[in-house]
Amino acid sequence: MVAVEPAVAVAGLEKRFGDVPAVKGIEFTVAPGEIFGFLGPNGAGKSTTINMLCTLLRPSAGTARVAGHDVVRERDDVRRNIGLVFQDPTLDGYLSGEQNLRFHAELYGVPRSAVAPRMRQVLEMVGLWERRSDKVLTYSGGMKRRLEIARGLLHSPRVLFLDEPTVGLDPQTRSSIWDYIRELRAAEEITIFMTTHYMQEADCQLWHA
Ligand SMILES: Nc1ncnc2c1ncn2[C@@H]1O[C@H](COP(=O)(O)OP(=O)(O)OP(=O)(O)O)[C@@H](O)[C@H]1O
Repeated sequence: MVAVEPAVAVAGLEKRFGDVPAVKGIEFTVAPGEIFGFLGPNGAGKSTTINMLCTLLRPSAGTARVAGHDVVRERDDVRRNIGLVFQDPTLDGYLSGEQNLRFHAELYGVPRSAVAPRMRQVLEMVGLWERRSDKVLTYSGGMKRRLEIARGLLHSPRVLFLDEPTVGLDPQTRSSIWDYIRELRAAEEITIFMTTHYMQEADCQLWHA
């Protein structure tokens, strides 16, 4: 039997900022299709780790492979295969939901003929298809987060990184975001790597930094 390559494989991964050891030699693997919750107290190095996995920060030591590619030597391959939903919103409020997604599709070079059907699919998945023509500044906090998730999925990534996907949302909206995340995994065979403080809700494999 051929061994399945992990979606994320980290070995001896370290990051120092001057004298500050932000990440101290961590190891873990995430299997394809898994929902992986990355936990730790404030300052434990979660954001630094996620930034290294997304190729935004270069590790000081160790290795990390994402979707089968090395985060340092095969940076572009990693980038093509991942979606990002970070805490700081990066949507343009003066554009509609649909326009925000179109802009992202161009950035990622999604083939023109694939954009419209894929956009409909991801907007329906997060329940925003009916609101697609409204400006994002008229959306609620939960709707904005759902639009960010839809955008992170638009280019069909193999691994989706979510940094605190439900922070600042009310319990009902949090629970509906978890429903979307679980549905997503079933529908897209995607691997989900997330940081969260809500471990009871997350219902996933957990790893403590
Ligand atoms: N650019 C940087 N320069 C210097 N030190 C940094 C930098 N980024 C992070 N650190 C330090 O690295 C350590 C880990 O920070 P990091 O943001 O990764 O933690 P975290 O687990 O994500 O925390 P939180 O839950 O508060 O977001 C902290 O001591 C932080 O001060």
